[in-house]
Order: sequence, then structure tokens, then C-alpha cells
Amino acid sequence: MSLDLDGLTLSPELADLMQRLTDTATTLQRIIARNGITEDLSAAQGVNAGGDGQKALDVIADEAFKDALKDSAVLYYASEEDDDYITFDGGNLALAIDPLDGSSNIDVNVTIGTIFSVFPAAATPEASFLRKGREQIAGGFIIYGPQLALIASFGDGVHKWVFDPDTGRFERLADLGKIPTGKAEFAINASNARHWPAPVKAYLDDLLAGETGPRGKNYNARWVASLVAETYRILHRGGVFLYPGDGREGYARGRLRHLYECAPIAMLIEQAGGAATDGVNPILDEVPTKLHERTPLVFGPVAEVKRVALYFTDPARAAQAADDQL
Ligand SMILES: O=P(O)(O)OC[C@H]1O[C@](O)(COP(=O)(O)O)[C@@H](O)[C@@H]1O
Ligand SMILES: [Mg+2]
Ligand SMILES: [Mg+2]
Repeated sequence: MSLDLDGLTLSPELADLMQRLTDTATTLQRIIARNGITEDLSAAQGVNAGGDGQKALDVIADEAFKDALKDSAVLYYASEEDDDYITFDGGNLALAIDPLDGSSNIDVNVTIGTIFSVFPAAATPEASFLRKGREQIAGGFIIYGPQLALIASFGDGVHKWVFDPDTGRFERLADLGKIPTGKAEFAINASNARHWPAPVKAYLDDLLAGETGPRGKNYNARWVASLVAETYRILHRGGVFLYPGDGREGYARGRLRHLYECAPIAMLIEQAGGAATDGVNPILDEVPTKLHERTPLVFGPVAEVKRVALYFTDPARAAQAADDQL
């Protein structure tokens, strides 16, 4: 096995799936490393079911994962790149996947990833996937960056592996602990500020006011436009992420997809002692009604995410409340 699963009690089917996902990731990493030599992986390929333009690598990644799942325990497959659920001759698992996350970064050599969510297979694809994210048996992502890495949770904390190109193995490193608190750093696409709802505008105004404002400190901003990269950073050094709904046409529920982006990220964040909401309600308690459903997403340390919620529910207290009163 090239993925070290020692010490984890995964069912044989889930262990096999994790192995297949990471084997495919090493293939994709090699393809990504050669971008531009014989093929332009950012070339436009059409439009997916969610209305996003597809890049060559979106399609290559989706096909690679589908191929890798032949004869696996995955019965139902739900992908960002497919209009509908796909049924395989599988067994007891249902896999939702964003095969290639952060695709606007392919042509600029910036970190991209694959996000995955695993449920027990039920009688139909809808019954398997359209349920609370709390019922996931695995959630995580693979990140194609300076390092190829895997971050995953099976409901017992957040585990981390780094691919060693010398041995061809994903080596398991120390589990990630709690998301660090107190890091004055936020991630939001500020170009949408004029479209944000009032609570989000007010929250960001208070952060941007810096040490003379209500939060009393200066904040740093980061926006990689790659959910896997923002999540990796926040899990390791803290800070808060927001992709809210906004006033642009089609963005009332933000941009990110509940099933194969937000639910697995929310599982990791909660397992790291943080919180992930749609602004107010926990993502993992919400039930999507369709495959490509969007949801606003806010995540980070619990106190900060609760404070964001106060801007929606009790704006008068939002900036002033002490962390332990949130
Ligand atoms: O370009 P925007 O609106 O800032 O959106 C960036 C967000 O879109 C995404 O790239 C969406 O994912 P895909 O690349 O899988 O479509 C996220 O990774 C990222 O957080
Ligand atoms: Mg994505
Ligand atoms: Mg994608």
C-alpha cells in the first residue's frame, strides 16, 4: 500500500477507496507537473452542470477518478463535473467529489486540489447524498501544491499525509490539532464587496478598521481562490474564511457547492475543533435538496464563526461581545 493507514480502523472498502483516491492523485500530480509541455491543462472544454466553464484538467481529473473506481465499493458517484449521479457496479459506499478544486489557478501554477466526501450507500443516489453532512464517514481533500498532501477525517480527528517522491508513499504525519485561535487573518473575495449582504459588509468593515476599530487589532488578508489552499492554511495557522451569498445574479447562495465542497470541508473544520456555517447555521446540520446545490460558507475557530453569525442575528452586540460570551 502506498498510503500508510496503520493505526486507523477503516473498513476494508473505505481503506481501498482511500488507496484508489491517492493513487489517482499521484497520477494527476505527474500530469499537472507537465502542464504546458505537451498539453495546456487550462484550455477551455465546455460548461459543467453547475454552469461553470470546464478546463481540460477538470475533465481529466473527473475521468481519472471514475476509471480508478472500477471494481471498487463505490456504488454511487456524484461529481461537480457530471450533470447527474452515476451508478457503478459497486458495494456499500457513495462518493461525492470535486475532482479539481481551484481551477482558475491551473494556468498560473498555484495550488489546486481534489475534495471528497464519503457516505454509506443507501437505496438510491438521492438517499445516499441528500442527507446531513454529519452522516459522512469520511471527508477531506488532496492538495497539489509545493507538496502533494492528503488531509482527511474519518470522524476521529484530522489526519495528514505527505507524499514522498523518493519512496512513492504517502507518509502519515502527526494528526492536526485544534485550529489555532487568535490569528488575525481573513479570506474573502473582496472584489464582491459591493454585492455583499449588510452583515458581511459590517463584519469586514470592523476587521478592516484595524487596531483603532472595534476589534482592536490589524488584520491580514489572503485570497488564493482555491478552497483547498485556504482550508489547508486555516487548519495549520488559523484565520477565518467567508464565501457568502451576494447580490450578483446566481450568487444568492454564494458559489460553493454543499455536497462535494462545503460538507467535507465542514467535517474537517469541526473535527479540528472549529465551526463551519452558512453564516448562521452549521453546514453539517443542513440537508441539500439537489446534487449541485450551493451554500454560503463561513469557517474558522468557533468564537470567530459565532461572531460572524451575530452580525446576522444580533448586530448591536456583534463587534463588542467578548469571545466567551458568544
Ligand atoms: O473566483 P472566486 O469567485 O473568488 O471563487 C473562488 C472559489 O471557487 C473555487 O475555485 C470553486 O471551485 P472549482 O474550481 O472546483 O469550481 C473555490 O476553490 C474557491 O474558493
Ligand atoms: Mg471547487
Ligand atoms: Mg472543481
